[in-house]
Order: sequence, then structure tokens, then C-alpha cells
Amino acid sequence: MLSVSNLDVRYGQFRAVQGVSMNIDQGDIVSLIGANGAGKSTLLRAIAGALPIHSGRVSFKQHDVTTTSSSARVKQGLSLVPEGRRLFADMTVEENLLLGTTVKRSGDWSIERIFATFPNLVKRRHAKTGNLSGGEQQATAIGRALMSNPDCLILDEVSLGLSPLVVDQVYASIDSLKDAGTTILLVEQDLERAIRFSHRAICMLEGKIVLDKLTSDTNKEEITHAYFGLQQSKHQEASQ
Ligand SMILES: Nc1ncnc2c1ncn2[C@@H]1O[C@H](COP(=O)(O)OP(=O)(O)OP(=O)(O)O)[C@@H](O)[C@H]1O
Repeated sequence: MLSVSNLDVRYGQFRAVQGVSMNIDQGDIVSLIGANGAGKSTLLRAIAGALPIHSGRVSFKQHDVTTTSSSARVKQGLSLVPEGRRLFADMTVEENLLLGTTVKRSGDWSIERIFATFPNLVKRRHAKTGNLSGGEQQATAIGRALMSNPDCLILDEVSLGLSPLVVDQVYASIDSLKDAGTTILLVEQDLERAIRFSHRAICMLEGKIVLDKLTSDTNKEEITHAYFGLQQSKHQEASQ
């Protein structure tokens, strides 16, 4: 479904993403993990075409999309919910959701299905999104991406700024996408939730992938080691 090879993304001279490669199959649920500044958002935005890459390749459904615009990638079924939600604050929930249909991809998602998936939005249908709670904004942002009927949904920090109860609700909604076979790549800082929710965990450290495993083959301790680069320091200690 999604293939990234040897991707480098730079801000000036700074290599925020370095030589990253990964393959994600159709229906995979993958959690991207890593400390602040590890390069997760940069990677996701580059995959979605929201950020230019320095070198490497991105393929989606076996088409090279490396130089394809972000809107063309959405048309092909690759949709990003960015960190910070980026809604149009003066527009209503419904109007924001309808923006997702402008790409005119066919599929099962409709306004009514979004409201059935995110029942907390029903009463807020005609409210301006600038006046919504964090959880309602997050649901609207995810709903807007779903309205484009994506084959692959990329979610950057779904839990950011939400209370644990609301995070549970958002995840329960995302969970229902698993059955529809949607491929999901998401950033999740809560390691236990990432292990529980996803098939695979990919951990980044300083722009590189340091762990890529099925969640059934790893555990919190191993991911924590990768997260802090502890294996690396042990290796360095041994070589000193
Ligand atoms: N616009 C930018 N200009 C320059 N450097 C940037 C820019 N955006 C990010 N960076 C730097 O690139 C690195 C990776 O940032 P990125 O936001 O991708 O990390 P992240 O893993 O998503 O972090 P967080 O969990 O805090 O969102 C960081 O060192 C960050 O300071």
C-alpha cells in the first residue's frame, strides 16, 4: 500500500529524517513512536506530500508519488490528519466535513456515517469548529479526512491535548475503521496503547528508524529502549 525508501527530509542543513525506509501493507495498523523532535511529523508530512523531500522515494499503491502534490495524493487515497488539526475555525463542523468531499473519491463515507462514528459531533453539527472542545475538533479533523474515502489514513498525534476519556472515545472510533480494511499509520506516544491498538510499532530516534516490529513480537521495554536509544549507548559503552 505504502512504501518509503531511503527518505531524507531536511530543514536547511538539518537532516530531520535520515534514510528512512518502510513498507506498509493494505490493512496494516502501524504506530509511529518517538521522542519530541525524533522526526515523526516531518516523516508523515513528507509521505503526504505536505513537505518537500531531499532524496528518496515514496510509493503509494505501487505508483511513485515522490513528486506528486499533496492534493493529488489525497485524490489517490492517501489522507493526512495533521498535528494541530488545522480546521477552518469560522466554518461549521458540517462545512469542514464537506471539504473532504472536494476530491470526489467514491466510497462508503458520508456525512451521516461520520456522525454515526463520532456521536459527540451530532449536537455540534452547525457549530463553528473554533468553538469546539479539543476532542470534538479532533473528531472533525479525522471525519474530514475520512470524507475523502482514503485507502490509507495518516494521523499525527491523535491524542494530543485530549483527556484520557476522550482519547478512548477517539480510538474507539478509529477502531471501527480496522474492519473496513483502511490502512492506518499514526503517531502514538502512549506505548501501551500503541502496542494494544496496532499490528506494528515503528520507533524513530533522531531522524532514523531504530525499531520496526510486529507488536506481537515486541514489548514496552524493548520499545522504551529504542525510544531512548539505550541499546545504542550500551553498544557505544561496549566499544569504548
Ligand atoms: N519548520 C522547521 N524548521 C526547522 N526545523 C524544524 C522544522 N520543523 C521541525 N524541525 C526540527 O526537525 C526535527 C524533527 O521535528 P518533528 O516535528 O518532525 O519531530 P516529532 O518527532 O514530530 O516531534 P513532536 O513529537 O515534538 O511533534 C526537530 O529537531 C525539529 O526541531
